[in-house]
Amino acid sequence: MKLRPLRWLRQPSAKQSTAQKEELQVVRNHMIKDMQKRFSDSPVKILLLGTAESGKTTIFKQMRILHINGFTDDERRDRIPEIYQNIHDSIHQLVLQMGLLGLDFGSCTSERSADYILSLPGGAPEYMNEEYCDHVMTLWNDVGIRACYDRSNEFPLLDSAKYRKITTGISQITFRVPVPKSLGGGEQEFRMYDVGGQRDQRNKWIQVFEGIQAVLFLVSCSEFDQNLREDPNQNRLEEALKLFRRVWQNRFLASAGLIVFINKYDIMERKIRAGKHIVDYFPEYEEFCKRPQQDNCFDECDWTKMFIKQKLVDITQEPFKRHSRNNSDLITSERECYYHFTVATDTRCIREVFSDVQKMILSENMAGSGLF
Ligand SMILES: Nc1nc2c(ncn2[C@@H]2O[C@H](COP(=O)(O)OP(=O)(O)OP(=O)(O)O)[C@@H](O)[C@H]2O)c(=O)[nH]1
Ligand SMILES: [Mg+2]
Repeated sequence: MKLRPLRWLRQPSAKQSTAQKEELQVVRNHMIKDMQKRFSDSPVKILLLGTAESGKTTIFKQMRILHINGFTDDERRDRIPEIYQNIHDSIHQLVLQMGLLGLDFGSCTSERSADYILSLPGGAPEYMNEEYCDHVMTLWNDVGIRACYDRSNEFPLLDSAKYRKITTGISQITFRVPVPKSLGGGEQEFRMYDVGGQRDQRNKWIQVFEGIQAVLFLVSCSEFDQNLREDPNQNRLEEALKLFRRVWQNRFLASAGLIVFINKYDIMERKIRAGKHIVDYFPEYEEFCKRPQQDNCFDECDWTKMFIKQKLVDITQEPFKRHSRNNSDLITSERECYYHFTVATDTRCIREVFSDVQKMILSENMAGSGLF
């Protein structure tokens, strides 16, 4: 399936009379309804792909919040100890790193709070009492701790990884979404698959390639200054680009639409405002910025976003080898790829983006039927 935006929906020609146009519109509406009914009987299968921590499971959970009933109170309550432990381990780690990085606390009060945190036994307190919370807040507002946090790409700060559930199997959810009237109305069933993104998980992906109509590929644009957990010598963004190339060129996914979520741009913006520059990791960025001013490029955050997007676009234009039975041809895919900048943790952002994705998939289904 090649995805195309909705603008290609064919409009009646200017040469037709008003009566002809109206008649055509009625026929067209009937056909759309009919087609939509046929499609809604079988689920549209969407596969989430991307490197570890790119945000796949977060999108998966957002679908549950947006289109199923979200999470029960018990499920929410079950996460409280993990959140406490997460806060505790993060602040503990930052306090320890202060010494290792040779940083000073901003005040004696913060030093006392640091001693308090270090004096506690390993685990987080079962209840976060006022004294504990005050110490954590004092530390979090300390200039030294903030400087340490800004250098957290140099050491494995929790970054919610330890208590985040790394995906190791394959999960699926099915949900129904209302279809816009312009696309026939009614409801469409979607089935979404979530897989693990770490290197040792990727050999399982092929199990779900069959019948996939759209791949949502997630790239974390904030990870330009970080290396992989599973290979400390490999830059994470480089790894994501390599993986994207393999997915784009994968012959089993050749008929699936490809939509890229350039994710975590909130973290990326925070990093850049804290003084990080992608050019220190991708020197070709300097040349990229010499291009004529692009629309919507006002500051370094915008340029960084555009630079990462361009890297992905370049990959989709590379010729590659497609092996057939007797020979291997050098081809360039004519498929289009669509890009969205996302913050997967922001339900509102994902609601909007997914609505666009849904419309694209559905209108493409109809285009494939020859209706348009
Ligand atoms: N601030 C911010 N955090 C995000 C965003 N997307 C994901 N995260 C966080 O990043 C962490 C990793 O996200 P996951 O959804 O678990 O990543 P994953 O791709 O499923 O990772 P694997 O299961 O290991 O393949 C989680 O703590 C998320 O809450 C985002 O756009 N912004
Ligand atoms: Mg996951």
